Amino acid sequence: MSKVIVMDHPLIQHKIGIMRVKDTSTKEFRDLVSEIAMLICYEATRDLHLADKLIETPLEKTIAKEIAGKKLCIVPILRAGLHMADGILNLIPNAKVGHIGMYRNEETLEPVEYFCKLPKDADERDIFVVDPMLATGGSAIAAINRLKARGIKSIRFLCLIAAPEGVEALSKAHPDIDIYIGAVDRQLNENGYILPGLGDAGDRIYGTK
Ligand SMILES: O=P(O)(O)OC[C@H]1O[C@H](OP(=O)(O)OP(=O)(O)O)[C@H](O)[C@@H]1O
Ligand SMILES: O=c1cc[nH]c(=O)[nH]1
Ligand SMILES: [Mg+2]
Repeated sequence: MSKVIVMDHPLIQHKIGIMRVKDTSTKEFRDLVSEIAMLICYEATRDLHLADKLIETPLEKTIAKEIAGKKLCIVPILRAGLHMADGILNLIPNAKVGHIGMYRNEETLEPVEYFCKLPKDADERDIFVVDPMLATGGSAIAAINRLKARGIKSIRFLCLIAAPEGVEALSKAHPDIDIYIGAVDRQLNENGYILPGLGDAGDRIYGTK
């Protein structure tokens, strides 16, 4: 079964609270998406492997640590995932980035894929799929299906807000994927929106509504 890690860090909870407020500006909302993504990434990278490296400080030689093992690839689900990727790139500037374009059909809530571009060596990397919202789980499940069809095995999913329904669906469809979540909300409404949630993340990031 998936490991589900819900962030209890006060900074994350505080910042998510600001994002929920309907009058938070587009700019502030966008900045918060990338800041919170950075904080969640800090937790999601806790088990990265380290190797020893001989270095020279201004005073003497010593053994320092450097990140070793598989390289990372961030895969934002467009549109809303893009600003999470930007935040994570501040921490891991050498990560490669793949993109999966996906939108929900407003009536059926089924995901519709419209774009997919991944690095050639994606199957040799640890993949972080990022999307602020996990609602029904349909978009995340479809995106991860796509990655697995490319032979990719090491995948984590990072989101800011999840509905319990989405967490259950994703962990059932992909029990091998660990899920990192900023906050788990109460439920979905009849239109597939998360309650209390923050509205449509893509529209709030880009000011399209
Ligand atoms: O779990 P689900 O029920 O699939 O819903 C979550 C999806 O909905 C939102 O994207 P949206 O379709 O609004 O596209 P956008 O990012 O272009 O706004 C969100 O960013 C997720 O991708
Ligand atoms: O509450 C929701 C559900 C899906 N997508 C969003 O952006 N928000
Ligand atoms: Mg949207």
